[in-house]
Amino acid sequence: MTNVPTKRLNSGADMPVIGLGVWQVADDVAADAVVTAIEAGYTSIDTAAVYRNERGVGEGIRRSGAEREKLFVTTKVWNDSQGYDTTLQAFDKSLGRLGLDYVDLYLIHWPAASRGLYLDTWKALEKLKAEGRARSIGVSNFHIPHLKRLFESSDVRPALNQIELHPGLQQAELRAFHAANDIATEAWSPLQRGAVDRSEIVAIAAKHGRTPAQVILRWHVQLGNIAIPKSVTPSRIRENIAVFDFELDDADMAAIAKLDAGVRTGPNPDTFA
Ligand SMILES: NC(=O)C1=CN([C@@H]2O[C@H](COP(=O)(O)OP(=O)(O)OC[C@H]3O[C@@H](n4cnc5c(N)ncnc54)[C@H](OP(=O)(O)O)[C@@H]3O)[C@@H](O)[C@H]2O)C=CC1
Ligand SMILES: O=C(O)C(=O)[C@@H](O)[C@H](O)C(=O)CO
Repeated sequence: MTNVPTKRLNSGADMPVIGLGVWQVADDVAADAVVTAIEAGYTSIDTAAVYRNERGVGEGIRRSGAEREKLFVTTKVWNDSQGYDTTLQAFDKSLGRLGLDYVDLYLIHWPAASRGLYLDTWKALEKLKAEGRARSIGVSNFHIPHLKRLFESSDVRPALNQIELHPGLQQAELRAFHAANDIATEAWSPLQRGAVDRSEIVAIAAKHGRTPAQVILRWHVQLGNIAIPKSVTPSRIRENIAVFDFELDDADMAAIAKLDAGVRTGPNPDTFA
C-alpha cells in the first residue's frame, strides 16, 4: 500500500498530492474504483455533481470501510446551479447523494462568466466553509482575470484552482500566479486523457524502469501540482500512485518542459458556460 504525501492548503487542510478522478464513470463502476483506490492507498477522490456518480463514490467510500476523517472528498457545483441560493441547494443535494455530512473541498466547476454569477456562488461557498460543511473551498477552470475579480470581492482566497494541466498544456503563467497568491494548482486530465505514449516520455520511462503514466505523474508531483488521474482499471489505479520512490532529473524535467504545445483537450474556460 502506497502512502501518498500531502500538500498544505491555505485553508490549513492537508490534501493528498494524488487523488482518483471519476469523470465519465457510472455509479457502479465508480464505487468499485473507489474501493480499489482506497485499498491501494488513495485517500482523495474527485467527483462533481455533473458526473452523476456522487452516489457511487459515496457507496465506494462506505464499502471500503475507511474512516471518514482519513479521506479527502472533493465535489463541485455545476454551471446551471451557480448563484447564492441555488449553490446552497446544489450543495445539499451533492452531500445527500454522497451520503456524507461534509466534504473536504467544494469547487466552483467553471467560472461560466457569461452567467455573471460566480461572485454570488463564491459567497455561498464562503458560508459552507464557515459552517464547516465544506472544509476547504476553491475554484476550477478560473483564469487570472476571474481570480483577480474574486480577490476584489472577497477576503477568502480559493484553496486551489483545478485546471487542465499536462505535458501538452503546462500553464506556466497561471501556475506562477497561483504560487504568488498562495493558491495550490490542481491538474485535471493530468495524463492528457490517456495520451501518455509520446516518444520523449517513453524514453524517460525506460530510463527509470517506470511506465509513461508514472513519469507524467511524477513530473506533476515535482512541479508541486496536485493531480487526479482517472482510471477504472485496477492495475492502473495502483500504478498511478506508485510514484514516490523515484525522481526525475533536471534533464528529464527539461525534456518534458519542451512538450508544452498549449493544446487543450477540454473546453476553453473563457467561453464555456
Ligand atoms: N474540473 C474540470 O473541469 C475537470 C475535471 N476533471 C477531473 O480530472 C480527472 C482526470 O481527468 P480525465 O479527463 O479523466 O483524464 P486523465 O488524464 O486522468 O486520463 C484518463 C484516461 O487515461 C487512462 N489511464 C489512466 N491511468 C493510465 C495509465 N497508468 N496508463 C495508461 N492510461 C491510463 C484512463 O483509462 P482507464 O480508466 O480505462 O484505465 C482514461 O482513459 C477526471 O476524472 C475528473 O475527476 C476532468 C476534466 C475536467
Ligand atoms: O469533466 C469535467 O469536470 C468537465 O467539466 C468537463 O468534462 C466538461 O464538462 C466538458 O468537457 C464538456 O465538454
